[in-house]
Order: sequence, then structure tokens, then C-alpha cells
Amino acid sequence: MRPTPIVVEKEALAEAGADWVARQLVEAVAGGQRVSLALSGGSTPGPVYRELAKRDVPWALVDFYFVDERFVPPDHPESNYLLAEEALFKPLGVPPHQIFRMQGERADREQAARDYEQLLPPELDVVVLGMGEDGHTASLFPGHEALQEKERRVLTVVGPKPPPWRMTLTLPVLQSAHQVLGLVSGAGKRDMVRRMLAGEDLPAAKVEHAQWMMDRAAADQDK
Ligand SMILES: O=C(O)[C@H](O)[C@@H](O)[C@H](O)[C@H](O)COP(=O)(O)O
Repeated sequence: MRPTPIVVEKEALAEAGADWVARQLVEAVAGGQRVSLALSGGSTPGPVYRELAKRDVPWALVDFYFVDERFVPPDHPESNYLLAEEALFKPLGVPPHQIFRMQGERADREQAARDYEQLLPPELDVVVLGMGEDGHTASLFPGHEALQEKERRVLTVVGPKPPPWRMTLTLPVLQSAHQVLGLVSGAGKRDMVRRMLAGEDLPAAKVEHAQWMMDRAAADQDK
């Protein structure tokens, strides 16, 4: 399914993004059933989440998941959980049982990913994605083998964007989601958006940088 671009002024992105997510959530819970919302990290979604926290949504029916997480503790400045906690969970007073956190603090990264797979619903209802200047989304980087994964629903990866070690939903999960919002802001991403909308293959994401990150991650692991 091809994405439908919605172009707004940068200052209007938070409002437009919050309106879109709130609308999907309200429609999804119409019959009183629970709805799943999966959140990305990075710098773009924070203002959207803060605006979303002001919207009139039956939040008691929303279960919060994560698109990806860096392998850092949940109180680390680079944690995607911390971003969502400060912008959304705390303002809304979301109870812990509605939050399905990727456990980035765990030493056994592979087991943490497999455990998260068990928490995921068969299909996610609403997913918020970002996009890097290299075209990555979630922690799925152009040229990375994780993009070829067809079976696993959650993988650990080493990415070229630090922090290196991450846990990420895979394409099958993102592609089976009912509603997906891609939040993209900044002139530096314009060409990547154009290439993506044109269906072009994106160039591999700075593999040498990724190699450096892998070497460092391996060295960290050996400590
Ligand atoms: O954990 C992450 O880094 C995000 O999930 C990632 O996929 C993000 O959406 C892009 O890197 C864009 O990040 P910015 O919004 O900071 O440009």
C-alpha cells in the first residue's frame, strides 16, 4: 500500500500528528475494544506526543507498545521509553499494565527481543514511525539484513545511528499494522522522502559507520 503524503508547516506538525493519531484511536475503540498504539523515538515525535496527551481519547482502552528501543536503561536520555514516559505516559497517568516496554536494560538482548515478541498483539492498530536522513525507520536501516527478515517479529540490530545496539519491530509487523503514521521533518530528509514515495531502493546506510559501531559494540560486549 502506498503512503499518502500530508504536507504541513513544520510548526503545525505536532498538532497535525496528534490529531491524526487521536482520530485513529477514537475510531478503533468505537466498539469498546482495546486498541494498540506503537511509538517510535528520536527527536521528531516528542512534540506530537505532548500534543496527543491533550486530546480526548479513551486512554483506558489504549495499550502502548514500542516500535524500537535502544539497549540503554529506561531512565537513560537516549531511551525511547523515557521520551514517551515524559511526553505521554506521565501527563496521562497511564498505569503500568497498559505499557509494554521494550526492556533495553537487559544484558541478554536476544532473549529480551524474543520476550517482546510474546507481548505483541497479532496485528498492531496504530503505529507512529519516524525516518532518518538515511531513510531508516524504526531501527531498520537501508542495506541492513534485518530488512529481509520475514519470520521474526522483533530483532536485535546494530545500527549506524548511535546508540548502536537496538531492539526493533520487523517489516512484517509494520506492514501488518492497520494504520501507520510516518512523521518526517527537516529539509535534510526531503530527498529521501521523494525516493521513498517514488518506490526507489535506498542506498545502504553508511555501512562503514555501522562497521565501526559493530566493532565498538563487540568491544563493549567483551568488557
Ligand atoms: O529510535 C529511534 O531512533 C527512532 O525510532 C528512529 O527510527 C527515528 O524515528 C529516526 O531515527 C528519526 O529520528 P529523528 O526524529 O530524531 O530525526
